[in-house]
Amino acid sequence: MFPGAEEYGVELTVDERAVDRLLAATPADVDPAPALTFSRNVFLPLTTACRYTCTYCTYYDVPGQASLMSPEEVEEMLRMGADAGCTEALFTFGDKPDARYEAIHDQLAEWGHDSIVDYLYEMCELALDVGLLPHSNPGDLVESEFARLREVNASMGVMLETTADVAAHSGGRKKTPGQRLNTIRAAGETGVPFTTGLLVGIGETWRDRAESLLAIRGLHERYGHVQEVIVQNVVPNERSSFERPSVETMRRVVAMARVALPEEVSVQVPPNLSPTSSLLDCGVDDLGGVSPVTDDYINPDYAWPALRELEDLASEAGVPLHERLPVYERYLGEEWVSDRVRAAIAADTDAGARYRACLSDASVTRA
Ligand SMILES: O=c1nc2n(C[C@H](O)[C@H](O)[C@H](O)CO)c3cc(O)ccc3cc-2c(=O)[nH]1
Ligand SMILES: C[C@H]1O[C@@H](n2cnc3c(N)ncnc32)[C@H](O)[C@@H]1O
Ligand code: MET
Ligand code: SF4
Repeated sequence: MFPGAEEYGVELTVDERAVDRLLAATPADVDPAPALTFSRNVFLPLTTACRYTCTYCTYYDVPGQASLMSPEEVEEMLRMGADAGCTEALFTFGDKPDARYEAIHDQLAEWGHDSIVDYLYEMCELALDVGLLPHSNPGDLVESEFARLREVNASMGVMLETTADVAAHSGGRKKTPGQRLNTIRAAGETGVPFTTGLLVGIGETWRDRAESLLAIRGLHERYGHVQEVIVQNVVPNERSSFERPSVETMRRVVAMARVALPEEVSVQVPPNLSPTSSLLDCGVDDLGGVSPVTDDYINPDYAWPALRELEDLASEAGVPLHERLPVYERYLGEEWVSDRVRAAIAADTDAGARYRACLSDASVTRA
């Protein structure tokens, strides 16, 4: 059992033989992917205030400096994204900031919202109106929150990070493996196409990496909702002294992920943080959301590569590069995506045409 898992009722037992199999996996065991995909997004950091204090993170604010993006600021960025041909509005921000900061709570109340999730819902509606498909990664949520947000999101996500109880997750309120697993479970229970992943190099062991991947596989086997798994290396910053994992380490974790996960689940590495070209033969098939207009606000020192560089990566690997939507095509049926989001994709509008241009078979949603 993982730390805290019992408390949340996520019953996942560790299969020792499966762990051993994964620990033996190497890049030689996997076939390179036949194609690479990416999505074009605009990044909306609604707030840098956060109830947690992960020591690897430079994103969260020190107390007293916390603020919220206003609806006007959000709308301006959304329009910029839609004008630049993006399809995805990526909402990523501090976890439940209103639970820790009165100033955030009061600002939300002034704008007519009883929680950050309520504000997020309205900003997702705005994104759909402007012509972008929301993918929200707001941190730990419970089932009722997913049930509501799925109406206005094409897909959602939260990084598992690790199933290990690492010192990097510190503070009065902190990420726990049990709560992360419960978040991924709740997304499955409510039928939300989901992105999760590992953060590599935060104090976890090789065995922890194998167990983390098996936990994700276990939840996917139960619900079928995991569309992709991100294998992200920690990047050092002024707040902490984590060492960047070596290329060899990343190659082995990516291969492990490919061996651990069923074929339909994509393995993603972020091209601005990883030695991507050295990972492509280890089973990577997705480069994630890449923004032509906004910074990576979580790791602002690492600029997004231009589309041209993604094309170079793909041609170096000898495979085609395809632009995809934030929701993978196999989830476009009504059991996964709300009528409202499906209608946006099928609509006879500029945005609808932009979305459908990313589908391999445009008739899927027109029918
Ligand atoms: O630009 C980023 N995108 C991140 N993404 C976005 C991702 O690249 C795309 O939005 C998805 O592939 C959906 O298209 C995340 C999405 C999640 O659901 C969970 C975690 C992440 C982490 C990052 C990240 O650190 N930087
Ligand atoms: C959105 C995701 O960003 C990741 N994240 C947070 N801080 C860092 C860092 N220093 N390096 C790499 N990834 C980081 C976490 O995995 C989080 O879930
Ligand atoms: C900025 S980190 C991404 C969203 C959330 N705070 C999490 O850690 O899951
Ligand atoms: S990684 Fe996310 S949860 Fe952790 S401190 Fe940063 S913003 Fe908060």
